[in-house]
Parts: sequence; structure tokens; C-alpha cells
Amino acid sequence: MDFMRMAVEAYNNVKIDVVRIFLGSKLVIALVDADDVEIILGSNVHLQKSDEYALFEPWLGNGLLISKGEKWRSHRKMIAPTFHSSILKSFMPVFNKNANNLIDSFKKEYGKAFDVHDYMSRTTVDTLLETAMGVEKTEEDNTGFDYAMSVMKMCNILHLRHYKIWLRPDFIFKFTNMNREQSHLLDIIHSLTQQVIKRKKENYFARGMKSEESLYQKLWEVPNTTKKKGDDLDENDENDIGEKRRLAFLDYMIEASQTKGNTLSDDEIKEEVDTIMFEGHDTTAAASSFVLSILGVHQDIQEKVFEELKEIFQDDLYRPITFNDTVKMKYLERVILETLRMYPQVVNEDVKLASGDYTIPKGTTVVIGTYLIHRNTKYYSNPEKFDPDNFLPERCQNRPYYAYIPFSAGPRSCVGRKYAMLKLKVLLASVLRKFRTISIKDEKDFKLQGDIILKREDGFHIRLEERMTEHERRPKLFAYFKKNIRSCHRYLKVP
Ligand code: HEM
Repeated sequence: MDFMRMAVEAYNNVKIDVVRIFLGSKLVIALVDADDVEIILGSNVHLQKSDEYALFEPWLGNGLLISKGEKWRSHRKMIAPTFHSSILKSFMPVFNKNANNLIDSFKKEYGKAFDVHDYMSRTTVDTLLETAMGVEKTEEDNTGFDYAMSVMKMCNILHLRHYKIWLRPDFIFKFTNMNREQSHLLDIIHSLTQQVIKRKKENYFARGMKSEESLYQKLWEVPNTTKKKGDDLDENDENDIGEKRRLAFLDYMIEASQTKGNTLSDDEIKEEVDTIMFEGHDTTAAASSFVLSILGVHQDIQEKVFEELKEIFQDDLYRPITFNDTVKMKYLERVILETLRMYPQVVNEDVKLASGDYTIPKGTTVVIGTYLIHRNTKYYSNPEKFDPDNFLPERCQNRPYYAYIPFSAGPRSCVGRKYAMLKLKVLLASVLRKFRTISIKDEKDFKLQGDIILKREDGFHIRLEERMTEHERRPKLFAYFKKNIRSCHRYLKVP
């Protein structure tokens, strides 16, 4: 039986909301109650990640996921607007293009069972490169796939170091084979991100040579009529009104670093690019693979998704998906939310307590048990059942806000959540309007692997069956009747 199920069972037997664990002399507190979680995640004080995140440093440096204090605050303020809805809308053609490429790539798998996760990984990397990074890739370019595979292997190494605590100290780890593998993987990962930054910088200087106006300058020339200034860095951005122009993530970082008065260094850009590339691809690849395999089990729910898509696209089922279409995908949205409830990609989140005014001592690592909160009968009446209606407005109304935290919550929540939801809708709608997905395993046989990002140890194996629209079916039916009428004539012909 896998570790995740054991944890749920153990929790259901004991029913304690706060668990105290000593790792050697280190105290770790695990929270599974929404009110307790709110005290930690909702606060503007406990923003520091625990020491475990230091294992990410050779990879992500001191990027947004790990950084603290003023550095985190100023970078969050810079990065949050680069995922504003107005920018996301401009990504729609790229989302559509990559979804179509994904569907084309499925051709070689028609009729057989295959692991869909590799495909989703490659697509999400390619999409991130072309949207947040603004770098177009060539047809034969395979770096996206190599990058995704290296990230997967890096996560395995970090996961092992997480649990095998004797491997944590660098002075021991550096004598292991794993360290050599890590160096090799980081070479692949960093060479992609460095290449991306180099290309973007070349574009920037090429524009300068042609004396084109700086995108960054243009950005600030447009009057900004921001009304509200609160503590929530993302809220400030979402409440901006007026015609403030915005730049996508890497454009903004490069332009800002080259503009007088800014202190953004090359290393800082690299750290943030590595962070966004990792956080932005592995989570969405796993989420979309979970949705496709879970719908492959619950055919009735999948049919409801298809009915909704037919209603939205009517006669033209394969036209490009618009932003407005995604707003109408209410049922698909509930399916995604329910998948993130049952299979939250970030299973635990570790925070270090900043002050000691609590019963929990200062410096304690607090683990937020997202998986257990999402399967707590206090908040979900039948938590082991996949039921998208858990996210009907009337059911959400009475649930504490912190009882559903797939993107975390509070000031350190996911900066890319809207990007993720939009990309997931376009990818999944594109696949589901064309194919029926069939899971080769029942849900109870999914073997979960809770490493850095929650995945299936047994792989996301599905089979795809092509659906046909009425439009496509009509000529086939016509041909069928024509053939049969001719053969009837032969028999009816009077000699
Ligand atoms: C289904 C998709 C996603 C899920 C479930 C998810 C979930 C999360 C969670 C739980 C955190 C907090 C992690 C922690 O503190 O250890 C987080 C942070 C973060 N996420 Fe996501 N994420 C998703 C997609 C994305 C995307 C698409 C991007 C960017 C394009 C992104 C960028 C980030 C960044 C930069 C942080 C660190 C934020 C900070 O500390 O200020 N994520 N995400």
C-alpha cells in the first residue's frame, strides 16, 4: 500500500489535528486543520520556507520559491503582474498551437495504452518557453523533452535526500554517485535556461540597435491609475484599473535589468527563470495527466465534460479556443478543481515559524498537510469519492477557505495559478473534444508517489479513442448509404 494512503488511514484512526515529530533534535509540527493552517499561511510574518528547501539551491538558486525577506517581497511584486489576465489572454494562440501539436503527437499512440505524462511534460515545457519566456522553438528542437526528463530525475534525487536524512549534508552527498548524476542533470537544465536568457537578451539589444523604443519605458509612460494599496502584492496588481501596459515574464525581467535604477542582476534573472520553468511545468504536467487518467475511470463524468464542450463549440468542434470559451467551461473547471483536491501536486508545504509568540516555539518547521486536509471528512462529506460537484458554489460556501489549498494560500501562494488554470482548460478541452480517454486501471489501483510533485508511480497509462463530430460522421454515413443502395440495386435489377 502506498505511503499517501497509509497517512490518510493513520490520520483517520487517530484524528489528531496537530502532529508532533522529532527528526533527531529537530521539532516538526504537521497541521491538518484549516483554521490552524490559516494562522500560518494567512500571516504576513511566517513567510520563510523551511531548511529543507535549501536542497533546491544548486538548481533554483535563491529564486521566488525559496527566497525570503525583502528580496522575496520585491521579486514577487515584480513577477506577479507578468501573469496578469491581460497577459494571459495574449497567450491564447500559443496555448492553442501547443494543444494542436500535442494532439498530432498522440497519433502514434492511437488504440494502445501509453503513459500520457511524458507528452504533457513536453507540451507544458514548450508552452512555457513560448509564453512566459517568449522564446519560439523550432520543429526539430528536442530540448523541452530533455529538460522535462532531467527535472523528473532531479526531483527523484531531492525526494530521496528529503527522506534519507543522512544524505542531506553536502559533505556526505558530494561523495555519492547521486551527486555526479545531479551535476549532469543540472548541466542540462541550466543550459536550457541560459540559452533562453541569451536569446532574449540578443533580441533586446537588436531592438536597441534599431533604435526601437524600450518596452519597459513604454510600460511606465502609460498612466497607472492604481487605486488600492494593501498588503497583498497580487491584489494590488489585480485591482489596477486603467490601461496599464504589461510585459510577459522574461521580457519584463530583461528590460527591467537593463533599465537605469534597477538592481536586477543576471544571476537573479537566471534564478527566477529556473524557478518559473520548474514550478510552471511539472505541476501542470502532473495535474493534466491526473485529469486525463481520472476521467478515463469516470466515463459518466467525462461525458458531461464532452456535452459541455459540444454546447460551447456547437458545429465547429475543432476551432481555436478563445478566452471567452474557457470562461464557459464551468464543469471542466470543477473537474480540474476536484482533481487538484484529490491529487494536490504539492502534497506538503514546509514553513519555518518566524516568531515565538505561540505555543509552537520559534524556528519550528511547520508542515502543511494539504493531502490530508483535502481528504478530511470535516470539509468533504465523502472525501474518497471523485465528485466535481464538491465545487458547486453552494457547497463551497460553507467550507473554510483554507480547507482547499492546491495552490497554497496567503501571501506565498502560487503566483502562476491563473496561468495554470487557463492552460489546463485549453489543453484538456482540446484533447477531450477530440478523444475519449480510457484508463487501464481503476482509481483504487493508482499508486501515488508523493515526491516533490505528486505523481503516479505506476505511470499515467491511458488509451485514447477518437470521437467523431456529426459533421465528420455525415460524409461517412452518406458513403455508406451510397454503397449499400448500389448493392441493393444489383439485386433488384430486373434481368
Ligand atoms: C496546477 C498547477 C500548479 C499548482 C498545483 C501549483 C501549486 C503551487 C504551490 C502549492 C505553491 C507553494 C509551494 C511552496 O511554498 O512550497 C506554489 C508556488 C509557486 N508557484 Fe505554483 N502551482 C502550479 C502552477 C504554477 C505555474 C504555471 C507557475 C508559473 C508559470 C507557478 C509558479 C509558482 C511560483 C513562482 C511559486 C513560488 C511563489 C512564492 O513563493 O512567492 N506555479 N505553486
